[in-house]
Amino acid sequence: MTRVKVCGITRSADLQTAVDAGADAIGIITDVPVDTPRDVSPERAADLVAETPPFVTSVLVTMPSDYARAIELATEIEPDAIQLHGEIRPGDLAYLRAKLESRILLAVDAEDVSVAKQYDDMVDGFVVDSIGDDGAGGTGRTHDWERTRAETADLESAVILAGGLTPDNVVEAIQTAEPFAVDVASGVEERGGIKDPAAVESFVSRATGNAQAVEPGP
Ligand SMILES: O=C(O)c1ccccc1N[C@@H]1O[C@H](COP(=O)(O)O)[C@@H](O)[C@H]1O
Repeated sequence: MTRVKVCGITRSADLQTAVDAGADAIGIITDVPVDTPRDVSPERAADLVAETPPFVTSVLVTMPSDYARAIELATEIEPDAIQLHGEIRPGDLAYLRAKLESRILLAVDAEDVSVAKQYDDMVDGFVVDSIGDDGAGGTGRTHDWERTRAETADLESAVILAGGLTPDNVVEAIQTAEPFAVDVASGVEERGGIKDPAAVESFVSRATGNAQAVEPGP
């Protein structure tokens, strides 16, 4: 079954909505040098991580200036996983791997997935996203899912499909790209940084197959 991450949670109510809908992971964005309504302070991020119940993975999404800042944030916020965006050297990633207790997810641009190979034994997963020029996600743009499937097929690490996913396109995206998990931020919002509960529920149930009609029994 495809796993689901609901990203860009800024409020406790939206965290509860995602958990109630059956999300496997929630994403909290902090310390990103881009203008996004989904960015919260490190203190707020720590509170939301602490509110995340057992059996749901808390993911801290960030674009650290250097590896020391990533360690600082992970130590302060204590997420289950950290999702790194922006330029990161293989040596720095290997250092983070050795230092951090959190799982590591690395965001890679769907336009250049080939870079992932060199990081494959240093991360737990790749978030394949439609990355903007600034290195950030949350663009609301889809990419070529068929190409993503072909270019990620040889990777050992989990592939998390992101970029412009919505309740309307998530089933086709999963069938085409065959990812381990899907990741959504803007596609389930009522407005910037605020989730639409009906859209979150619809996204999770369609992505996990629970929205499909059950065949009548004999
Ligand atoms: O969502 C953001 O604003 C963001 C900012 C900086 C780094 C990552 C960000 N979001 C990530 O991008 C994916 C896809 O977003 P969308 O569904 O296309 O809106 C999101 O799930 C986050 O992992």
